[in-house]
Amino acid sequence: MSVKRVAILGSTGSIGMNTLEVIRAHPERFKVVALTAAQKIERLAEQCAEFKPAIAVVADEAGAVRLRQMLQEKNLSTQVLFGAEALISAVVDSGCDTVMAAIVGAAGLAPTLAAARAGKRVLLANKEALVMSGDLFMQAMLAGGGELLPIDSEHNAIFQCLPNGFTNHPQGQHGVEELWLTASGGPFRDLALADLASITPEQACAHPNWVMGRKISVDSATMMNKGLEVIEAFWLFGLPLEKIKVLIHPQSVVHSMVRYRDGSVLAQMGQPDMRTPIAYGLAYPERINAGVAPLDLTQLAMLSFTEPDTKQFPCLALAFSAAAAGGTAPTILNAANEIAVAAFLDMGLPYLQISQVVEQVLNQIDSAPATSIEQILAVDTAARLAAQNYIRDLRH
Ligand SMILES: NC(=O)C1=CN([C@@H]2O[C@H](COP(=O)(O)OP(=O)(O)OC[C@H]3O[C@@H](n4cnc5c(N)ncnc54)[C@H](OP(=O)(O)O)[C@@H]3O)[C@@H](O)[C@H]2O)C=CC1
Ligand SMILES: CC(=O)[C@@H](O)[C@H](O)COP(=O)(O)O
Ligand SMILES: [Mn+2]
Repeated sequence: MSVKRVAILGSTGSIGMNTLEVIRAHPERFKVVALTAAQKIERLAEQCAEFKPAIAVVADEAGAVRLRQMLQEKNLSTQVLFGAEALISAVVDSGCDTVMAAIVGAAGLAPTLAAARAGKRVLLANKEALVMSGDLFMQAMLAGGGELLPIDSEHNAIFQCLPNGFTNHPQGQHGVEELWLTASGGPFRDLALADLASITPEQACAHPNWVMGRKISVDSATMMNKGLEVIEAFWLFGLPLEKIKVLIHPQSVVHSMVRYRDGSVLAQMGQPDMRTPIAYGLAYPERINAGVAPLDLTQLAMLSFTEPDTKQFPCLALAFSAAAAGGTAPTILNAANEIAVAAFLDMGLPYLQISQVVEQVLNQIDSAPATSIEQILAVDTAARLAAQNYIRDLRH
């Protein structure tokens, strides 16, 4: 068994720490060669002390100075770099063969793309990168000759329910009729929109089943997360949009399903614990112990499935329409959502205005065919600016 050399983009976050937990249990299989963070320097220093990567990356020079000092005190020889370009070094200069892409948001696009181009095994948690750049990212993956394994729990479930290697095949191959993405419905599943006017960030981040970072937790509450996941599934699995369905499944035990032509429906089930898809991606095609408790079906009262009401979840409706519009519309959707969620979390933007911001920006900026990464990044910047301006106007 050869040891896999792993770079973790976003090692201080929820996915990053779960990845390190799986790796910690299998030192004979995995060697961490690069770790990256933005603000959590102490946590990164502890991770460096334990896993001794060749490279550690932080967001800015001040963070790098602090980290270097901490590592010096521990007599560690990890090279400390900073900034957006250094994230690419963590992928291309660390000698890794596997990259866990777990930076949240658009900041993850450039290093994840670098991993795709360099032919790495890409463990894709960062859905925003694929939503922003869909076709171009998949083309980069293909050209690089690496391997793309979905880590997002629904996509990992679908991957497990499809014949080996089925990603982005033409419609109808292997008898696949539909993909069913399950959604918990988030903390406000049973509330009407009118009841959500004074929702706080703490309430929105209190996901009923999963422990995750703040941005994705808010996306789960608005169901923008599921909208992003529909677009993610479209690019990963190559089925037409109308064959990708969403089902509210409050128990989060069935992580998604594939319906086949012959009447079979294959589901992947498990505890709501990201260590399962992470371990699957790290060891693929082998199966290793993820440290997750076995699922006891006798302890489950029931499993239920219903269709979502898009009036109750306007962000889901906006994502469906951006997905249908195609081109740069998902880039615009994602950028506006990132700005709106950050404003909700940190600047007091009312919860119900998250969808208003996204709708306004989608109406304001025309979508166009996506032609290059440079164009995608320019559209992302323009949509962020439009969202910021709209939020500023709302506040005055
Ligand atoms: N959490 C989950 O269970 C799931 C997450 N995902 C996806 O995985 C990704 C990560 O999610 P999650 O782990 O929850 O997020 P977290 O917020 O917990 O972690 C985000 C990580 O990204 C780093 N980071 C944030 N901003 C930047 C930046 N501008 N430049 C470089 N690094 C940055 C953070 O550094 P620091 O902490 O040091 O500031 C942290 O390491 C998201 O795209 C999410 O949608 C998908 C499915 C499930
Ligand atoms: C764990 C994971 O993959 C998240 O994306 C999760 O799906 C969020 O839960 P929701 O189904 O509430 O969006
Ligand atoms: Mn998911």
